[in-house]
Amino acid sequence: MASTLVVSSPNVKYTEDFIEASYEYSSTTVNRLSDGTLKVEPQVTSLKIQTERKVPRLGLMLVGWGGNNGSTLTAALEANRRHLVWRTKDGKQEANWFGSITQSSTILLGTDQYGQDTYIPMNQIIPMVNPDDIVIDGWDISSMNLGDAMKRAKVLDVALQDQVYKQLCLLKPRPAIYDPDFIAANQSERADNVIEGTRYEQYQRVRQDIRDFKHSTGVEEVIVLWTANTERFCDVTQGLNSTADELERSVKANRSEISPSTIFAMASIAEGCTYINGSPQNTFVPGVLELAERHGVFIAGDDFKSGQTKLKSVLVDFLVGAGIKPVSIVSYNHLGNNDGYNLSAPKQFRSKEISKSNVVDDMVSSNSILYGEGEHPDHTVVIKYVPYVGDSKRAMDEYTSQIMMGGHNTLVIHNTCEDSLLAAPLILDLVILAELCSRIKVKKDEPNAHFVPFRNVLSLLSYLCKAPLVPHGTPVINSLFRQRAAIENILRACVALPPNSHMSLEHRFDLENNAEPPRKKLKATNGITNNGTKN
Ligand SMILES: NC(=O)c1ccc[n+]([C@@H]2O[C@H](COP(=O)([O-])OP(=O)(O)OC[C@H]3O[C@@H](n4cnc5c(N)ncnc54)[C@H](O)[C@@H]3O)[C@@H](O)[C@H]2O)c1
Ligand SMILES: O=P([O-])([O-])O[C@@H]1[C@@H](O)[C@H](O)[C@@H](O)[C@H](O)[C@@H]1O
Repeated sequence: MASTLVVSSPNVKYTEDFIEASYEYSSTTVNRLSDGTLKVEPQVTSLKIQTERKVPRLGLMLVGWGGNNGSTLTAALEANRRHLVWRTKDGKQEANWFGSITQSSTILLGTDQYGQDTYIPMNQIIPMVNPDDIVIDGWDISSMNLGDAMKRAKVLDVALQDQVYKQLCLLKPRPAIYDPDFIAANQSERADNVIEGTRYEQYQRVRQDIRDFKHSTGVEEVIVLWTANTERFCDVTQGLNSTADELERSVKANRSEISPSTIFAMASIAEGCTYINGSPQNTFVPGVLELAERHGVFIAGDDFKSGQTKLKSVLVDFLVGAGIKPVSIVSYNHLGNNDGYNLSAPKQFRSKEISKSNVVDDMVSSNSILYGEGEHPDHTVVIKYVPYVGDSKRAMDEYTSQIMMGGHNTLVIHNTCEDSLLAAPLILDLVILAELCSRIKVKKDEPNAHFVPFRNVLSLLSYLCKAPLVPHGTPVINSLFRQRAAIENILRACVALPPNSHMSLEHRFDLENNAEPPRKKLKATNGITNNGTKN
């Protein structure tokens, strides 16, 4: 989608192919000295940021396409593309992308001539893929076509389903890699659409599928995204998957501990396709990380941050930032969709429990006034499968915090939602932002400096993930505000706009008034008199 914003500045140039920005990047380095003092040094680095303006024709291949998320996203793409309207008991409903930050959120640009804040849609600051132009395909161990899969999911209004059913029935998932050792045994009843053969033969078939998709549709870029069932964690051991070479040898040797999701990731990387993991399992074993690095391919994940955990990464940030000490966090939910059915198995639940539990770590460790070394809140995650409620997840959270003088504050939250209507827009954002990152390059404004791409682990997508995958040695940030600010300010930097500091000094000081301020008459004071009144 062409952006409509044009920044008027000597620091940004719009050529036919690029937006070229000169940007002063400010940061602060801190050195903790041996005596415990902190040596703080503000840094300013002059950068050049180059964004390709041409948006490619984008293909999206979903692993688990026929699931609740995959079928809901596919229906939503069709409904938005056709601007569908349908009747509900509350009146007319129009197709929309609520829950997508690229489609339904705005960015604060600045202050207009009347002193009012001015916002623009996030997708208008620099060119992004238009969802209407995305070509979708994918794999599923269930052969059900997307129209019937949408019905099976029971997520969308029937009046909407009826308007897209015919088109979605034409979409059939490609056979997928099925290994009953990695997902719950209860999923076997769906598995009628699998790629037979060894792991290496499955790997080659997935690569061929990607090439077929590219060739048959003419898409210029393909992103592969896992929205299939949560797998158990796989072992990570020397000789199996701790390096790229080990991993490739293990697949050729048909080693059973190589998971379907890791094979999909390997095939995507080998075909030069960004791979995104929307589930909590450890797809990105060290061998995959090395392969992605070797091929210069983006990877991102893990586990969509859609509801209970997203709220947690806001609430705990607010509490700790307010100097209030969360001491007990209990997150319970029940749901009745197939995801919940798969998660009713202990090993698959454990994968999810891990990704839902680590989300408070960075916020807790940010405040040593509240938390001593190694101290953290009690934190429990419970997920129960209750078929009747289907995709309508019921989440109940209790946050107990210490406030001053031994007081306590307890927040109890009840949150009901169609889980897939929270996740589908996140899938869209993951794909659109990942594609955008592929068109942004940065270099230092120095002679002989070269433009470099984002590192291949796309930590910028952490806003959309429960368990952010970050480049080795860099911090894991779960605070939703910090994650969103990173996206917003990088988009601003691409058009040479400074980060939003919200300092608003122009509103807090009359900087245009150069008149000598009136001298304050000093009052003789002797403090508080004995009857407590000030004189
Ligand atoms: N709000 C959310 O819905 C949400 C949030 C965070 C994470 N997730 C994760 O997203 C994933 C999908 O969620 P869902 O609600 O769509 O689940 P779902 O069970 O409805 O869909 C998963 C699909 O994957 C298919 N599948 C299973 N193994 C496969 C394989 N090896 N290859 C290809 N297809 C395979 C299944 O047949 C099914 O159609 C789950 O892992 C879930 O934990 C969902
Ligand atoms: O995103 P979130 O609401 O914290 O977490 C959700 C869990 O609460 C839910 O039980 C599970 O089925 C979804 O896959 C998702 O992971």
